[in-house]
Amino acid sequence: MPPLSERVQHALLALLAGPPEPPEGGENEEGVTPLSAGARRLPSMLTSGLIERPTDWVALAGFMGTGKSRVGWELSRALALHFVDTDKLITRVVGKSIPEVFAQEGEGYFRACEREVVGRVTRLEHAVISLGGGTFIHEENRRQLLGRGPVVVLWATPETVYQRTKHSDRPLLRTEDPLSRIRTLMDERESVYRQGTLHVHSDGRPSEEIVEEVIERLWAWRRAQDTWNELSGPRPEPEYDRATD
Ligand SMILES: Nc1ncnc2c1ncn2[C@@H]1O[C@H](COP(=O)(O)OP(=O)(O)O)[C@@H](O)[C@H]1O
Ligand SMILES: O=C(O)C1=C[C@@H](OP(=O)(O)O)[C@@H](O)[C@H](O)C1
Ligand SMILES: [Mg+2]
Repeated sequence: MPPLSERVQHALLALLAGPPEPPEGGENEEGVTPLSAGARRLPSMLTSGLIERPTDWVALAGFMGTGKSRVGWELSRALALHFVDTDKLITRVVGKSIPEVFAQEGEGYFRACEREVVGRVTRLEHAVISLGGGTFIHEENRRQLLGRGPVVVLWATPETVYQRTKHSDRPLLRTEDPLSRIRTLMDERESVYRQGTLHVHSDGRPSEEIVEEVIERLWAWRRAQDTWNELSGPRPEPEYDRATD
């Protein structure tokens, strides 16, 4: 079998070549935007320069159930950017669902896949990246992501997370008392999530409103970056290798 890095690259190319796919769930669900007819088409203005965006690359981090996959998809439609959900990419690479990867290959293997995927998606241009809840926790992933562009962290209370995840299969929440597990894990991770670039709350708000806030906050972030660049003169090139697409 080819090495993991090659399989990741292959799966990413296949994902980007196909029609953009919304995350599962969300259809007719309260709080999430129904899909419009054109939502699966990636607008041709992707690289045309006609669309003004606050950023050409952005990642979404945060705890399970905060809405990264759903909001990331909607944000990618709003900004006319590619959409990559790292969990979905891993399921393509391994050929198994996330619960199967955890059960059959182990969490260590899943985290190794995440690291490969982060190495790849940080070289992409024109993309919204929805991370898994644990991706940003690993220090090297975090360093690469924050070095590439803004990382928006979504937040929700343990109760909201519980409500949004109770009918799905999150391997880390397969316990007798998922709400306690959510509380403990969230406490452990909170200080790390705080290291993101921007922070947006998702409790009790429809996904559309969250997307609007993310875009507004990204514009404010962009203006601050521009001002900083004007004041401090030219800055060295970022250290990642830009993919030539
Ligand atoms: N703002 C929201 N309001 C209500 N439900 C939401 C909202 N955002 C996401 N959801 C739903 O909650 C569930 C978890 O969302 P998801 O995007 O998978 O979260 P994550 O990727 O952070 O784990 C999905 O069923 C999704 O449709
Ligand atoms: O928090 C975590 O460690 C995980 C979050 C999940 O993604 P979502 O945050 O999209 O549910 C998925 O990557 C895996 O089950 C592990
Ligand atoms: Mg997700």
